[in-house]
Amino acid sequence: MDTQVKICGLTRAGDVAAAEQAGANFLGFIVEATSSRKLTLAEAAALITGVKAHTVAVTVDPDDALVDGIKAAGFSHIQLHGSETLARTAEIARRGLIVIKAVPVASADDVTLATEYSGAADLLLFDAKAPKGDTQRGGHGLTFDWSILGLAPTPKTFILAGGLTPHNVREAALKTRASIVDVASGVEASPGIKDATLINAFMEQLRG
Ligand SMILES: O=C(O)c1ccccc1NCC(=O)[C@H](O)[C@H](O)COP(=O)(O)O
Repeated sequence: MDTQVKICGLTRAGDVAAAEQAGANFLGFIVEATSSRKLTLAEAAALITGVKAHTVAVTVDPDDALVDGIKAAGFSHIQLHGSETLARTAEIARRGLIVIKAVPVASADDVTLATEYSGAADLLLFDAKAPKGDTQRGGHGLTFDWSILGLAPTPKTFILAGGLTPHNVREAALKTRASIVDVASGVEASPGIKDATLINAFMEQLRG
């Protein structure tokens, strides 16, 4: 299976090395957001030095200064995990980063609405909705009903996120035909602290 992998919420150099060694294609770092995996931009920038995989700065409603700082720091991608409008998403894309727009999914309508972003963002990431009252916008380790993705047209290339683990990633990739799968909690010992054994198991289970 040639599904690509994004490992998200990295906070330590050793975990970055383990993810790269395991063959992850995208490495994600949470910057300037309400997150238990939060890094400053400077901390995240230090972690991507020498990294060959695509590097993704994950943000929530970033302002122009943060977007430009992310570009200057050398990230290839920016992930928008907030309430960015279509116009704002397009504006951010014009600032020169590859844009991933995250979309919380609970119904086919969410998928239909999300596809409106296809023209503005380079990639869509379908994730589970945050639990009510939780201010953290992602990384909850919750799955959503993958069959919803079959109820509305999805772009040919998209990222599947939300509660993926070594145990369910192969089934998820087969059922949704996602081009890229994204994991944070499922390869962690605790928020932001990855477990190399789980990272390797995730890759092995996906590859079958
Ligand atoms: O992971 C976070 O802490 C986070 C905080 C704020 C916005 C986004 C965040 N994560 C985004 C991701 O790409 C996660 O990998 C995705 O939500 C899946 O997480 P999980 O269900 O834990 O695998």
